[in-house]
Amino acid sequence: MTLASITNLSAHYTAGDQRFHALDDVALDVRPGQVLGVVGESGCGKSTMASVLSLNPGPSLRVTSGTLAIGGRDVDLTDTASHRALRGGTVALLPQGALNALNPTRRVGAMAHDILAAGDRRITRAESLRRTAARLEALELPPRVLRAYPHQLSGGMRQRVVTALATLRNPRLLVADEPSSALDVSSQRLLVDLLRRLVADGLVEGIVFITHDVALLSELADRIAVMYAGRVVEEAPAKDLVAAPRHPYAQALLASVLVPEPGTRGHRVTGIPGAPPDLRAPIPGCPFAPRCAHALDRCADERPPRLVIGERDDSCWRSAEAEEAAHVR
Ligand SMILES: Nc1ncnc2c1ncn2[C@@H]1O[C@H](COP(=O)(O)OP(=O)(O)OP(=O)(O)O)[C@@H](O)[C@H]1O
Repeated sequence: MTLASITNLSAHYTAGDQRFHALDDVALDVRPGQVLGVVGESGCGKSTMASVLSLNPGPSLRVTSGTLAIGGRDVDLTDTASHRALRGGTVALLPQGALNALNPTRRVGAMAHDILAAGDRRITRAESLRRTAARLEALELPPRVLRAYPHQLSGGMRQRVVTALATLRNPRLLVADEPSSALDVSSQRLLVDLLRRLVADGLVEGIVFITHDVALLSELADRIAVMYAGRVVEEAPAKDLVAAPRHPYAQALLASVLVPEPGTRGHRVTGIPGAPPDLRAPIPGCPFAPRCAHALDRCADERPPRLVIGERDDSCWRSAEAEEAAHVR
């Protein structure tokens, strides 16, 4: 069963006469009650994915194909004019940097009223304050927060307020774009607990959590999708992916970080040799092929198929050929 299904998502940025192919035929499923983690190196397309999924792509980004199936309807991701009505209510964004996400000149209650009024123009101020107070209480924030300006709140409280505001209209899907990157370790832990609770309490039906931090995802996510050069190269239950990644890029990524899992502590941390590809030219084969120690001849110019086996999938010619050999035998 899926809560949200993204299919065939491709998008590019235009800068002068250059195109940067930031997303290339991405497919992802978010299951109800789950957190899907999306991880990859800088520049692999994570923020672009967050902006498209939260129905808020920037002006220089052109989505050329893609559908988001959510709540029994198919949203055409290329048709940005139709997205406004769904933003905040069906899909909401938990942005990077809690401080920047809040208007320093407005009280929390006033910001909350604007958000609720965007979904229901007839809502009274008394009703929006009542609903906001209930949500603040659910997130263990004191009532005084309603009347506070952002600078009057501690860092941890601000993060909670941003989370409360992002989920005020009970979106089905919350898209979190590196919300933890500027936080210290204990604030990160609080955020992880908070997001888990949002799902457990049904305040949101599912979360896509985008980050470069695999270790954090291993604690937070139910499933993890690994992105490389605008593609999802592997997706699997978090525990399986951390314990035994299949795609060579996922293996290299996991080998380059310390993940707090039994058995992985003390492993030597290795970097990934080489650099990610230039996204200006479309890549016919596997984008990781030039850096891959296991590359076959066909990897350079034939796009690997997405192989789904049970709860996992990956897009690698070695997996595809091993699967084919197993069936021939
Ligand atoms: N406005 C833009 N114009 C041109 N290219 C862009 C623009 N924004 C992003 N890109 C390119 O698109 C690709 C994907 O960028 P994106 O920001 O989505 O990656 P990311 O994985 O979120 O990286 P980071 O972790 O550094 O934020 C990168 O190669 C980047 O250089």
